[in-house]
Amino acid sequence: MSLLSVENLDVFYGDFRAVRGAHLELAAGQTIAIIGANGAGKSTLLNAIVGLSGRKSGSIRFDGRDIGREPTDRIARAGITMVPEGRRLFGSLTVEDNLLVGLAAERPGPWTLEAVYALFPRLGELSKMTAGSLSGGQQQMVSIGRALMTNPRVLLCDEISLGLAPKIIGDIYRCFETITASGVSVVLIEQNVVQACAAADYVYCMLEGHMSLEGRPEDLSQAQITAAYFGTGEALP
Ligand SMILES: Nc1ncnc2c1ncn2[C@@H]1O[C@H](COP(=O)(O)OP(=O)(O)OP(=O)(O)O)[C@@H](O)[C@H]1O
Repeated sequence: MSLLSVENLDVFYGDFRAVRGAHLELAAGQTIAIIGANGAGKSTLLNAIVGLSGRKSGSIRFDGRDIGREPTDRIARAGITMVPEGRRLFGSLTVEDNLLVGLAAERPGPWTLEAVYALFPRLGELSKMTAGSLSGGQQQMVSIGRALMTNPRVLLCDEISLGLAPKIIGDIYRCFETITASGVSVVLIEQNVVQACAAADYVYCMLEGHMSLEGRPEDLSQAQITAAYFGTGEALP
């Protein structure tokens, strides 16, 4: 059974339907990626899962329970946490205080300050610095660390590689091996197709609000992905 399941989801901004009949399935222990161009609806879909979108219809189930109408704080306490696009840190607070924000979810588990510092040793060295004074890569580590401090069952990551140098992206993605080994299931939103296919067990491509292609990375050709990503030609096998 899926841990997280989205079926026939529509999400609206006013009259505009930004997500159209979208679906996804995430099994326990799995990493899936959602790829797609700017404006495809990826962030809107993630926001809908955590209860941050406006009007929506369809089904969102987590661990067998309908969470489609639950408020964000209850969804977080149930174990779904987002690493938001743009990191959204408290720039004037220290690294450590930003990480401690994750305790608000009141979920016990393996992810403590010590565990986050073991995952990202540089953050331990910078723990008393303000988050606003860090580099982009270091801030992304704080954002991921803060999400881990909630001890999530599902981690939703919105474009964590955006604006970062390839070496930093590689360093951050390597940490996901430890994160998934701790039992966390992961949904990655990525514009970086190569990175998404390398990190995920299963990939969905979104185009104009709907899923235009899906499959295991090894089963998808470059031509199919390009067609599904840009809306050119025949994408579906
Ligand atoms: N607050 C909003 N009000 C109205 N329309 C919005 C709003 N946020 C997003 N949209 C529109 O909804 C559509 C989907 O946007 P969304 O941000 O979900 O796409 P995305 O795939 O995450 O793209 P990006 O990579 O740029 O974040 C786009 O057409 C966008 O312009």
